[in-house]
Amino acid sequence: MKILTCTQQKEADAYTIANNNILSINLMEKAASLIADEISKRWDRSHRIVVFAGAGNNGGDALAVARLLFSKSYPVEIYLFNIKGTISEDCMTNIQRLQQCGFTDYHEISNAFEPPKLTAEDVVVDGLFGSGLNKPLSGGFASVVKYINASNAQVVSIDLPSGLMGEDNSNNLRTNIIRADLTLSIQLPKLAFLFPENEDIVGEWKTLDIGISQEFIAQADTPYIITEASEMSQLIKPRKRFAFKNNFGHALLIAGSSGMAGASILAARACLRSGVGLLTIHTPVCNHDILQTAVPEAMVQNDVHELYFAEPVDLDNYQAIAIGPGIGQEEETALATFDQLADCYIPAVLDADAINILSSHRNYLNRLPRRSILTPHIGELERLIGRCNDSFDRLTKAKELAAYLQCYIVLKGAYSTVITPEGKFYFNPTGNPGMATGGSGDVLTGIILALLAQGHSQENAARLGTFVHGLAGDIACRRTGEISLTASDIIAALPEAWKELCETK
Ligand SMILES: NC(=O)C1=CN([C@@H]2O[C@H](COP(=O)(O)OP(=O)(O)OC[C@H]3O[C@@H](n4cnc5c(N)ncnc54)[C@H](OP(=O)(O)O)[C@@H]3O)[C@@H](O)[C@H]2O)[C@@H](O)CC1
Ligand SMILES: Nc1ncnc2c1ncn2[C@@H]1O[C@H](COP(=O)(O)OP(=O)(O)O)[C@@H](O)[C@H]1O
Ligand SMILES: [K+]
Repeated sequence: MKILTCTQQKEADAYTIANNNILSINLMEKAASLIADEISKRWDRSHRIVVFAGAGNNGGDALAVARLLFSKSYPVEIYLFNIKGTISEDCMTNIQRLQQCGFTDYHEISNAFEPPKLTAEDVVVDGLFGSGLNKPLSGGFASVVKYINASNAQVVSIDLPSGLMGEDNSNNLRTNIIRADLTLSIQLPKLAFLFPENEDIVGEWKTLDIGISQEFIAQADTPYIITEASEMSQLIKPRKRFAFKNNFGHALLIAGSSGMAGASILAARACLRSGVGLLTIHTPVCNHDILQTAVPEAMVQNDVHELYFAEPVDLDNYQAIAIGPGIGQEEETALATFDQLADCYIPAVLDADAINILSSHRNYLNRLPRRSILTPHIGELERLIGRCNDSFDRLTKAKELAAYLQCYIVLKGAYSTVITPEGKFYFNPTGNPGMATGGSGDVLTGIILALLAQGHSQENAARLGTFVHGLAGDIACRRTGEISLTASDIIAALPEAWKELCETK
């Protein structure tokens, strides 16, 4: 699913009106009827609906919602803020329609405003500003926003919480943005919904299909895409009847150190559960027996060192390599890592300490093989690119790094993002907060390694691996709940995740 900018959304509205034989006012009515349905599904007529409308089309939507709920016998009150004295055409039509249906609890504010008392039982419909917001809110609008935010009322925002910019909020004032419980986004989500710092502003979000031109969306140029299951299932290659293990690649996993055998076990098990033909784990001597016992399907190759990775491996027999989980950051390990990468001609995933080692030896960054996949969480990424002001800033800097290194970055977290060297951002919709637990990332590394070894491109391996990792996390979470979920539970759910994805059309 594409994410369009607010400017593109306006163009999409105009294109739909011009090409799909629909009037602007009818598109608004369609949006309003879906919003009113959603509200009446969640709140019954015992709740008063208090509508705050602006003078643009977001306000127009809100007025139409008010009329539709009024016609369903909800108690409705409207406050329309007409400060400049200009009301959009469709908003004006909706004022007239309200009058025609005998609605009277309507207050137009052009100056001083006596706000209504709001209680926890009230539902506020926020239609002050939508995709037409062109600067942060201030003055009277900021006061209204603060008033609504200070109340206990439930807040439903139309299209996006008023005051929130769709993409970049670095110059915004958070106190002047509506904090919604539910955001009903027209047609597609906005980029800002995917950022952790906006969770309390956006609340739960849902998209409403109002019939915006699919033709427009298909040709719209955007770097922001939310990955979909149907697209990922098409990447899975059916196994041939006469297939044998060499068809699925031999993967090399360099992982573990003294006290960190677990990371190598988790990555190895996930790799084996993701279809790899053969797996060799290269690990220090101290982990040999542990791995042989914990992961009998894998071959174990000892490093020269008793406690940590110290000598690079000949790559001739392997189709892909992953390096990093639990390797530690000894100087010898750092040097071995760089030697390993310097001659690396097979697809590579770098995780955890391999990324930290890069951060502390920045002069080696240029040695990173092109098209490598880095899988940092926010902390690991910021060690590489420096502290970021917010998520938009972080994505922008990560994109610059991906382009500079010609690498793929999988920025992990909720909506893990695969950032390509070409500057595309693929947001992953699967996964849950139960996965925020030690070892989850090692599982992801193992999955991506398996996919690379099986011949998937780096971009597909990163996207498919991230998707199935989250899907397995969701399946596991249904069994264990978020609190008890462990990385091993994610691995245990991988068979069902792969099966479910294979069966997705
Ligand atoms: N048929 C359609 O097109 C459909 C549209 N739809 C709906 O329309 C919404 C977009 O409507 P919109 O374009 O009218 O913009 P909207 O967000 O209402 O505000 C614009 C007004 O705000 C003003 N303004 C901006 N910033 C400001 C600030 N900081 N402080 C004060 N004022 C500020 C700005 O004035 P300006 O500064 O430009 O003079 C302008 O007057 C969209 O989100 C969706 O809900 C859906 O129904 C689908 C069909
Ligand atoms: N709130 C969340 N929603 C979805 N996925 C999450 C969430 N928190 C963590 N995850 C996923 O869990 C994994 C955690 O990885 P990481 O932070 O590297 O853990 P570790 O280093 O302990 O293995 C990542 O793949 C991340 O996307
Ligand atoms: K709004």
